Amino acid sequence: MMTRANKPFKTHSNICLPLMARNEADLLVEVDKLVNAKPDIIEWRVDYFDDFETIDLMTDLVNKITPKLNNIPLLVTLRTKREGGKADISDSLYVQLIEQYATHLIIDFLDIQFHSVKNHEGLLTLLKHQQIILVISYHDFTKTLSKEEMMKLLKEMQHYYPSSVYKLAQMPRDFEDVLNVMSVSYEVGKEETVIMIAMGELGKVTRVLTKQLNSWLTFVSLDALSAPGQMTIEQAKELLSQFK
Ligand SMILES: O=C1C[C@@](O)(C(=O)O)C[C@@H](O)[C@@H]1O
Repeated sequence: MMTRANKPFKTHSNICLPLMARNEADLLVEVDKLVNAKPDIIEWRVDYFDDFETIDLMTDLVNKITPKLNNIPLLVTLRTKREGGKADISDSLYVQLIEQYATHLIIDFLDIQFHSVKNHEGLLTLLKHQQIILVISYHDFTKTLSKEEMMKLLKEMQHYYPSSVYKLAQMPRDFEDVLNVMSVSYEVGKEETVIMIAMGELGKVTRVLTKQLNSWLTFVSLDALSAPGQMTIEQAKELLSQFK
């Protein structure tokens, strides 16, 4: 997998920092802070941004922050309330915004919530013609699917969105849930690019053993967490170097 700047990605242990500013002034300051911390990818969580529905402004801002990124690839994520994010919008508005982001924003990655788009033919066709790498995602902040359900979901994701990154972030209720996430990550990650996260304290190990679990990327924090269980970027760099 290559970035827009034609730089190949590491096959595992990539580190991603989230950008969670509410307005343009904060966004521009935060980008510099994140770039200084040297992550492999920056995720702009646009659901934290007040004006994520204003496409002209979003396009403008991507163009403004891109030169500041030092070639660090940008992932854009619009996380809806139903999947644990801030955007309180319907699935149809979600699809509409994703279509507009995919058409107008010059970015490396776009997160697509699988259950909010499912088999939306129009979107599928449009995305096929874009150069963006898709991160097909599923989140549950209350529980974890069984191993069989996870395998089935990942298969379905691959069917509709081949050659993408597949991400499952779920809350474990006990360590057996964590083991199931790890086992699916290890198996499916041999063939596909996956990010398999068990959230919270219980699941932290899934954010550290990314190489062993064939998991492509780990989400970390600088100041504010974008999900429970994230480590700071310094902790992640240290721990990933211990478990390489
Ligand atoms: O999907 C994910 C994973 C995540 O929820 C986590 O658990 O680290 C953090 C989010 O910012 C990101 O979009």
